[in-house]
Amino acid sequence: NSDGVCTTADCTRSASRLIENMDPNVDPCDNFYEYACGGWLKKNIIPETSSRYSTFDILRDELEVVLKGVLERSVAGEASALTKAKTLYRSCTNESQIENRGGAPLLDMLHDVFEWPIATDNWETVYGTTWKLEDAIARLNEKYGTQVLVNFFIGTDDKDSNSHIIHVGQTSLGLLSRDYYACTGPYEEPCRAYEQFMIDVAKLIRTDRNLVVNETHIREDVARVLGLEKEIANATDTPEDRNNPVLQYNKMNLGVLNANFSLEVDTKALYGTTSEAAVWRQCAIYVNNNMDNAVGRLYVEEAFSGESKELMIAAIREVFIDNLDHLDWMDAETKKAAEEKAQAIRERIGYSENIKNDTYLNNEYKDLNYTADEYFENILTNLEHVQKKRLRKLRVKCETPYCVILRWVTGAAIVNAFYSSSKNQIVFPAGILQPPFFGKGQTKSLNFGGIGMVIGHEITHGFDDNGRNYDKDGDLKDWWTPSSTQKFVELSKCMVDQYGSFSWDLANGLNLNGNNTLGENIADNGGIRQSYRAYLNYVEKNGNEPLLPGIALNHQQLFFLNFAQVWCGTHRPEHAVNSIKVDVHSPGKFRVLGSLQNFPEFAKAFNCPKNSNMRPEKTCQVW
Ligand SMILES: CC(=O)N[C@@H](CC(=O)O)C(=O)NC[C@H](CC1(C(=O)N[C@@H](Cc2ccc(O)cc2)C(=O)O)CCCC1)C(=O)O
Ligand SMILES: [Zn+2]
Repeated sequence: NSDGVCTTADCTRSASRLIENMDPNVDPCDNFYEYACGGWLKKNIIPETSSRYSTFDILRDELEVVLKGVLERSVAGEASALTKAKTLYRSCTNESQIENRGGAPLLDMLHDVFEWPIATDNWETVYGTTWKLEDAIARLNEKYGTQVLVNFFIGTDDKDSNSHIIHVGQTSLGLLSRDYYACTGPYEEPCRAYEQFMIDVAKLIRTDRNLVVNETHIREDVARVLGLEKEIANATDTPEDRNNPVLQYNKMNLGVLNANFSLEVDTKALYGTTSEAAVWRQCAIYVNNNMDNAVGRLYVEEAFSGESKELMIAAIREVFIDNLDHLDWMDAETKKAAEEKAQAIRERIGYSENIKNDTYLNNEYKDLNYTADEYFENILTNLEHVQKKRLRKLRVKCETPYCVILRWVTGAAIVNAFYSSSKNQIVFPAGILQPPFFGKGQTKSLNFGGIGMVIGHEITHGFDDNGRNYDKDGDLKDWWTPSSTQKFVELSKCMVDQYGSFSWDLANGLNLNGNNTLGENIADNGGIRQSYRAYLNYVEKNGNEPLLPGIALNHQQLFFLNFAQVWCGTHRPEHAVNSIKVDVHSPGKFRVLGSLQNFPEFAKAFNCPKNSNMRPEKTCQVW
């Protein structure tokens, strides 16, 4: 309106959200995270059902409410795929039927996986004489999609991204990461709970089978199981080694594989939660994970406005490419290859058109049939179906049209975004294309601070310590000159030290792992710089935007405020202790502090004095 203030409903909604979440009494140049999220942290507590709680989690909770609505609604004449999703959902929420059936379905299944010695009698005589590890591993893998001892799956050949090969690697363990098997300090309680969990399940099954329950024997057997798992954990790679795709690439043919590697394996404790999420939530998530295109269709029709197809990707890609000229550490030859790779990045926004096509959708689920009163069997159906689909990929050539365009790495009802190094592709599912990330009615400063930064983050993944090993076609080919590689490593080291010096109070004061989080930190820093530059370009071209009501900040400042509020959140200590080990992302607080301390434009926007906490002497920059 006349005095340059936007008073539309969307502007009013954005303004009130920003005001509610911030704490204006904090000096933005001292701690911008507290300034941006202080209000949020005072008003939000972590629900008993969650181990962490943040802006992202709230959006995911809201999305689950939408899924509940569409999965409970019967629609005459709908595509069969949609009816199947609703049947699966109903079988999952049918608690009384599940209760009535008790452990019977599980008892019937155990025979198929050669039984569990602790939960049966005379296993040695019935199974022991013929039992072979390879048979157990193969059966659990191909029929139950469970990786035991050895994780093999079909995936693209890193050095020929158009073909599929069998990947053989280490499995995930029963506990959340190899560090837990020390069973000391913060890991003592999780270990005890894990052991107790195995004991309880063994007792339950033996009781259901009217077998004698000798707790001492069970405890001894379970102790041996945990002992074996400890040995397996010690044999696994550390996260650092796993993050290096060149180290991980050891292709060999089956003959060599057989010759060299013949196979002669309380809930609070883990996540800090004290109660499980509501059954309908667990079921909505389960159905979404197992029928992502059917659920994606329901979600998109119900809640996705769709006009965000013309996202700011072109503008941010252009900034990334223009920025290459200003990098004095990269030589011309490597810059040229980087530009080609950036130009080649494919983008997928919202959802795949295919999910709108009933024939396509029904065909995807044609072999899947569920019954409304046999949830356990429905799960086994899914496990077998998914595994067969995965293994079948081996013989499918991954020609460009199929591999890249049709197969998305994710469903639409997902609040997240992705970069695929083997496809050199960025994906923004419908679930993330909503406020605070993006809204047609939001000012561009908020959109660039939200989804703009995410776009830059995903693009920069193609050039972080992991993604940079792949060329524009997604093949593991070195396109760097040795001198540019050396410079990249030096500049990255600055961030390894910077983020590695952050101590996280929620994780007993442990310091972040600057190596494990390097890729994400490079992506965050690149994303914020590119999206800010893109916003300034936008303003140069289109003029200043009207301000927001009730908040005395200009749009450069609002850009940073909205970026920071995306990362408002907090963790339970149990979760913090886990995520600091296994999450490749830094905790939200440090994603904000670390990237803005490295960005002089932030200090300029808030007139931060030299050497204030948000304007340190030493800064890091890669892209
Ligand atoms: C193939 C794959 O899966 N790649 C892994 C990374 C890897 O394994 O290499 C991965 O996560 N990729 C997604 C992720 C997306 C973004 C992110 O940060 N997403 C948070 C969201 C969150 C945060 C707090 C919270 O409480 C709940 C959710 C997250 O997913 O944690 C979205 C904004 C920018 C980056 C990215 O691009 O890094
Ligand atoms: Zn990332």
